[in-house]
Amino acid sequence: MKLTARPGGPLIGEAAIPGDKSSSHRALILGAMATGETRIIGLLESEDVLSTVRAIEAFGVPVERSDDAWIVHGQSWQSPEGPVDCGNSGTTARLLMGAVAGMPDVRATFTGDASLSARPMKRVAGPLARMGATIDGGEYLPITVAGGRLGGIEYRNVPASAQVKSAILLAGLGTSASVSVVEPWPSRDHTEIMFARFGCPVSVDDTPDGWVISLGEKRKLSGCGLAIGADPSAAAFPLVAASITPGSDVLVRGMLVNPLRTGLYETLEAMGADIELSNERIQSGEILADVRVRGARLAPCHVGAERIPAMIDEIPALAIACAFADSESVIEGLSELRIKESDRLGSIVAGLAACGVTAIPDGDSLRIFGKGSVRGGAAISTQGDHRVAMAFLSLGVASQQPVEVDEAEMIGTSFPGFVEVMKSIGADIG
Ligand SMILES: O=C(O)C1=C[C@@H](OP(=O)(O)O)[C@@H](O)[C@H](O)C1
Ligand SMILES: C=C(OP(=O)(O)O)C(=O)O
Repeated sequence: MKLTARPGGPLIGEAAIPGDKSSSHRALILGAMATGETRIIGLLESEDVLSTVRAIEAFGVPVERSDDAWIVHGQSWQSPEGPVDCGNSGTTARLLMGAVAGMPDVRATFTGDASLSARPMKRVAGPLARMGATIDGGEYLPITVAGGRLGGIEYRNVPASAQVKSAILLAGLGTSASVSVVEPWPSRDHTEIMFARFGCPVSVDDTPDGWVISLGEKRKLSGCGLAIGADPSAAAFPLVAASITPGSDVLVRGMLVNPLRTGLYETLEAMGADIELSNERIQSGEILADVRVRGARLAPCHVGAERIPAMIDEIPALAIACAFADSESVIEGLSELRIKESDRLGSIVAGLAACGVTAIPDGDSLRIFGKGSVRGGAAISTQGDHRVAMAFLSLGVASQQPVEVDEAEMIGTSFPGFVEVMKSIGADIG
């Protein structure tokens, strides 16, 4: 399916952003591993999260949807009858591999679509095997994990991947041995926050060696109630579109503003974007706020590698903002972008060039030569990547000529209502 964004007037209104994808996966998986019932409000109902729902059902865990919540009836997992299809979702595959690793009676084969089957898995399989799980497979899916009686680990997580850290912590629930992950700079900490909600506090120490995240003595999760905040990675698209469209004024209510997820917003502010946070509050252990963005002239940015984990999925959106800045931006530390749903670095460079913007990859860095305005007038090949599709549709709302993207059905991976939300604030996308 193709979609086209056409330039129009300012974007005005409230953008209704669905629940955070990372938190939604974790709520389901922890709920499935817990004793008792977990009631989740605000779960993201996107393809990636539905892959996790189907996967935990395949492990014999009942999941129901009521009018206002998803309810997971946590219990002991059974080996599924067939392979567990993780679809397009790296988080599903990597976190579930970790969960199964710590369950001695469970064995499962994980598969995925063509994109997921080309993404590296040894980063997770390696530490799980070191802990004592039996792993059958190489770098790529399909991989079979047979859970075992695990030993402990102290794992240095480089590059700082929240999926790797989470897989190790989930596996660690199956052992009483010492389990810790050391990160040179911190990756998103939703697993740690949620472990505490389920009754298993995790300690985090800032040491000269890095952040040391360690499981405590308590390793049995108890079901709980959770409410999930709006996804800052999804909100990035309407909010960047508002930033680059003069006269815009867009509000997102209840957005997750966990500091390990707000790298994009801090960078936009440093570029001169008009961003206002209000009504900050804590919900289910996470910080939420209402975020208002108005159109502004943007200056270029220089982002160092240490800031990337806090904005890893927002680089396509940031690249669009940089294209509208008035000179050269540099974003460093982007090697992980090559192994997401597509080679995002390549997709961004090709897409920007088609829209008349020069962008040059330079090792792990990306240089984008903004000129204050963007021509557009291109058909973008998204390589089946939801974030690339949404980024270039956001560009097309503010460029001089329309922008078309292909494989737009992939947007449902993370943000099924994207087009309706963009239309609700005045964008012309169809
Ligand atoms: O833990 C998570 O929920 C995620 C972690 C990040 O991946 P890495 O762990 O590979 O950095 C991110 O890109 C992904 O979309 C979601
Ligand atoms: C990289 C992403 O997700 P995952 O790794 O779960 O496929 C993403 O949503 O941008």
